[in-house]
Amino acid sequence: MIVTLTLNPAVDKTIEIDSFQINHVNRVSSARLDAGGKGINVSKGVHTLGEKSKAMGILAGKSGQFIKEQLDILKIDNDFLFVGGETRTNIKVVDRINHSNTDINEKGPDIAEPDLAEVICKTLEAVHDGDILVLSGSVPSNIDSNIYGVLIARAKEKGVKTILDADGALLKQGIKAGPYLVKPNIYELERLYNTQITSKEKAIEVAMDIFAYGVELIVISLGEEGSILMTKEETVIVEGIEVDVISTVGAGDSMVAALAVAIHRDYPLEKAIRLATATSAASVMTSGTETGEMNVIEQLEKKVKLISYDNREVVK
Ligand SMILES: Nc1ncnc2c1ncn2[C@@H]1O[C@H](COP(=O)(O)OP(=O)(O)O)[C@@H](O)[C@H]1O
Ligand SMILES: O=P(O)(O)OC[C@H]1O[C@](O)(COP(=O)(O)O)[C@@H](O)[C@@H]1O
Repeated sequence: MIVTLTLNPAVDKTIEIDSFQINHVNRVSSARLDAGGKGINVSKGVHTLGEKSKAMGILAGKSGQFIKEQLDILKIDNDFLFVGGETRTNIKVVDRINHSNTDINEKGPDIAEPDLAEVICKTLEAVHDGDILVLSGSVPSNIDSNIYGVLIARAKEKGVKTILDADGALLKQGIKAGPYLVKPNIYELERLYNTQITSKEKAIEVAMDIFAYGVELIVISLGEEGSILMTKEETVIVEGIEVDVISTVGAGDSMVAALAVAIHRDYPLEKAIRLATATSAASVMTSGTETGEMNVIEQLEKKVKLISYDNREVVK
C-alpha cells in the first residue's frame, strides 16, 4: 500500500492569463479548481498508474470538503481528519504566451496539538511492514519542523519505506532521519546546502552528502531539463523530454507518484526513472494538477534518454 500524508492541502485555482502583467488589470481566459497539495497529487498519480493509495492528512471547511469529494469521485481511498478553519486556496497563474507559471501559495491554517497527535497516530497505524509512506509539501506553520523526521524514524521502525519531498527545514531535518528516497528540485537542493548550483556535476557533488544519513535513493528534479537519479553506487542523468507545456504545477508530485509505484513494484532503477520521467512530463501536458493519461505516459517512456555516470564520468 502507498500512503500519502498531506498536512497542508490546498484547492489549486489555476487561472490562465495571456500576457500576464504585474501592475496591470489582467483578464482571465479560463479557470479551474483541483484538489491539491503534494501528497494528494501523489495519490492521484498513483491512481493513474493503476495502484492503490490512501490519502491522509488534515482538511478543513468547505475547501476541505471539496477536496474530499474530488478524491471520492476518483475513488481514491482517503482518511482525513477534519479540523477547524479553512483549507487554503493556492493560485496558479499560467501564461501560455510568455510560457510562465506563477504560484501564489497561502500559508494554510494552524493545527491544534491534539489534532496533530491524532493525525500522526492515524498515519502510523495505517502503514505496515513493506508499505510506502510519502511525506510531502509544507505543513501548518505552528508545527515543529522535525515533524517529517519524527514520522520517518517511526515508519522505519515498522519496516516502512519513506519518500520525502519537502523544502527548507522540513527537508533538512527529514533527511537526518534517513528516508528511503528524497526528491529535491534544484532550488530545494541549493537552499539545503546554502550554495548556488550551476551545473549537473555540481548538483551531484553536493547531493552525495545526503547518503551519509542512510538515504538510499536521491532524485534531483530539474524541470524541463530532466533529472538526476543517484544511489551510493551509481548516478544516472536523465534528459528532459520535449512536450507541449500546459501547466507545470504538479510535475514534481507526478514524479514522486511514479517513483512510489516503481518502488512498490520493485522496478529496477532504469525502469523506475523512465516511468517517473514519462509520468511527470505527461502531467505537464495537462491543465492544472490533472495527471497525464496512461497511453501518453507509455508513449513518452520510449523517449526517455539516460546517461550513466561512473565516478562522475560519462560511461554510456
Ligand atoms: N517543461 C517540462 N517539460 C518536460 N518535463 C518536465 C517539464 N517540467 C517538469 N518536467 C518533469 O517533471 C519533473 C519534476 O519537475 P520539477 O519542476 O523539477 O519538480 P517540482 O515541481 O518538484 O519543482 C522533471 O524532473 C521532469 O521530468
Ligand atoms: O505545500 P506547498 O509546498 O505549499 O506546495 C503546495 C502546492 O504544490 C503542489 O502540490 C504542486 O507541487 P509540484 O508542482 O511541486 O508538484 C500544488 O498542488 C500545491 O498548491
